Amino acid sequence: MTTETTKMTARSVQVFYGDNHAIKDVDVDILDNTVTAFIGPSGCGKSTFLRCLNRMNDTIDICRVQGEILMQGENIYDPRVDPVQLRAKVGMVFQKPNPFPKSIYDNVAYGPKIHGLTRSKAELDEVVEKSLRRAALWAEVKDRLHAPGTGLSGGQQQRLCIARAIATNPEVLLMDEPCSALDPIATAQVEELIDELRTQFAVVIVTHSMQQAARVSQRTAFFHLGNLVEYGETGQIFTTPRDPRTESYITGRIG
Ligand SMILES: Nc1ncnc2c1ncn2[C@@H]1O[C@H](COP(=O)(O)OP(=O)(O)OP(=O)(O)O)[C@@H](O)[C@H]1O
Repeated sequence: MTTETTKMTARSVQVFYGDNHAIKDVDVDILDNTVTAFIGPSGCGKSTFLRCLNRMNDTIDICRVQGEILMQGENIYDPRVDPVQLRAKVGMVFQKPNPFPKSIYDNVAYGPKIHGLTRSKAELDEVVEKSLRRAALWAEVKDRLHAPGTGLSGGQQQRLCIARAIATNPEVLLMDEPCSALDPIATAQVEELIDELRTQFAVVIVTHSMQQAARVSQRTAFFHLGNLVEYGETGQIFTTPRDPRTESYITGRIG
């Protein structure tokens, strides 16, 4: 299943918040059909770097990004790239489930509608159903598609947000601690879903939980003080880390 095709290539990425140098010269390749986990102690820059991948940092006034992030040969920071179009190709799921105050159907239909991806109501219905199925939510909501998304349980809301993110058929799905607001059962469901999603997308997940990184990812990147210290196969990072800082973190001595 793993094709090892590179979906995104980051080179010499630096991020500054005013004078705070939050990401220092990071190079990373994001592979297709792979879950890549970003781990590291609080404040090391995991979320900042994740947000570079779909230009979510553009929304933070004091934030400056330097370097190159290539997707399909194009630098996503090129002035000709429309960040709204980019975010349809690089979808994002946040820590706290954040469905729109709309129906379940409209939450999922929103992206395809604004990007003009469907030509008829029947086609839109199909995209909504397919996205909800891929997000492992269809069976639970098919009889109440017009009920508010906010009426679902936390775990269902997070799967709805995943359905919304994949409805535009992205290349890459970014997840910023997607299970941190969920109970263990909902977490297990979302983790199972993440494994399923990688058959179709490149998935990048920020997690505080090393157990979660070990369970769901095939690649792991360890960040420390804004540096990407080590990046490699998850098994190798957790069993034979090459850098002493990685070893200290995974054995619980730092972080
Ligand atoms: N919106 C922001 N404005 C100013 N500084 C920020 C902002 N977001 C992050 N930072 C700073 O950038 C650095 C990296 O933070 P970031 O949130 O990316 O780390 P993190 O590894 O994701 O941390 P955590 O695990 O606690 O979420 C920190 O010094 C933080 O204070």
